Amino acid sequence: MTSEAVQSSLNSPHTNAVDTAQTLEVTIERFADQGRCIAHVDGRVVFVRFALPGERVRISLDPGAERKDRFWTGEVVEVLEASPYRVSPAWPAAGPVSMGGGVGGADLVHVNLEGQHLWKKTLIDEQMDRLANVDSDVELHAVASDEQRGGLHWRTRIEMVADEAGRPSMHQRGSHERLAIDDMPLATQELNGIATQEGVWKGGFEPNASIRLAVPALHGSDKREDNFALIVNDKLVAGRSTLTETVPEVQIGSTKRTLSYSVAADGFWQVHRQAPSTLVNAVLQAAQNELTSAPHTIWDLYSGSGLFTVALGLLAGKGGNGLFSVEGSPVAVRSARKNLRHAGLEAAQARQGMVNRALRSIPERFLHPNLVVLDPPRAGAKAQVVHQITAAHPDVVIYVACDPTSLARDMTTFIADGYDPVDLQAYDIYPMTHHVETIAVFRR
Ligand SMILES: C[S@@+](CC[C@H](N)C(=O)[O-])C[C@H]1O[C@@H](n2cnc3c(N)ncnc32)[C@H](O)[C@@H]1O
Repeated sequence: MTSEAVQSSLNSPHTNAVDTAQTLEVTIERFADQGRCIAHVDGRVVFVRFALPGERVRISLDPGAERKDRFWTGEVVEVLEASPYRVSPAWPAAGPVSMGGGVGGADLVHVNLEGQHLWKKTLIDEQMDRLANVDSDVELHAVASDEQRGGLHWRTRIEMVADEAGRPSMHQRGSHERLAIDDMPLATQELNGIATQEGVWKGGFEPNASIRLAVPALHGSDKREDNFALIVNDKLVAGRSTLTETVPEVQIGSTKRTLSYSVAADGFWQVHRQAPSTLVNAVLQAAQNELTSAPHTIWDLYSGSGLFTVALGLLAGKGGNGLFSVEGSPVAVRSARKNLRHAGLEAAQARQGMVNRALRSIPERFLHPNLVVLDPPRAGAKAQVVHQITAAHPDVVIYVACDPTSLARDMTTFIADGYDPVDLQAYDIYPMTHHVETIAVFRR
């Protein structure tokens, strides 16, 4: 039956509800956001999970679809004509529900890495064009060794929930069920090893307990010892509460350095084992490429535990004089201050507070930055903060974004305030998922 024929039988004149027990055969047209692709049924958009453009697939619509809806959502149940980018999921539990999957966290698990990169690049370029009116041809950089690991084994942090039987589990999409798991293919082998060592996969947790495990990647001569944290219901049960994170091969001017950070086990840290060095080097490189004089006054906004702050301070020299960071989380700011002291950057000021408020009372010596770096959460910085930044007239702004849509929206504000986007690079630090990191550089 074609989608049109099925559709007319779905559209019962007596009820608004759509019979979602029936499946539909559709052609997938293009990539969309959140790991979904677009098809049409009877003129209506359907966002389809586990699909790829050009494919002919059979889908089931998500329960609750109604004829009055502007769009529907659904999931592939059978692939009739496959895209060359399709692979069978390396982590079946994260695949389609009808194929034994349903846990979240890897919505591109049906796509090879080349197809994942194409998907992310396409969406970034489309968002820049559609929302910021910028003609973009972003370069997407893969992290070295992800290819070798097939896009798996990159997470240094995982979160799970205990099921009714006390086993680690993840929620199944579209149901109240949880699927027990005894391995996490996206996590590093070291993390899975510590989980086994600590008996995590054996279960025995209180039902519904939250389970978090953070295991820093080891580099060079690092030793594991107890450098990990198992946190259950927000309480440390094994390992330690302050972790040491090593960031190797950071290019500061003409020297490569290994940086060491103290990070609260329950605080923010980039999740991919190579994200810290990849992003720090990208930010430092952009700063050196774009600044016409040495950085003298630098703001690092949404600075977390000081990942960029320390590296930028070392690049600028002068013991951190001229370095001003802002971060909302008190725990992260404590780590940042420790990291700045440890790096000999005592003259820096790491302010705790909301960025929009902190920028209303900037100490005199930081009033005229020539460089601003910002790494806001998914929602972006928003217009007020962008105006506060541009009002300080920095020569260069480096915007690290985990959501290209928010970046594109903030880009319109930067452009309206007289800042040109001069470089855009993307980094695939979240393989197997639709997430991607984008770094935009603006110049006045
Ligand atoms: C994407 S993280 C970046 C952290 C850091 N740059 C790094 O790479 O490790 C965003 C940070 O912004 C902080 N944050 C979120 N909203 C904030 C706000 N309105 N004001 C200050 N900090 C905020 C979060 O606590 C988090 O540490």
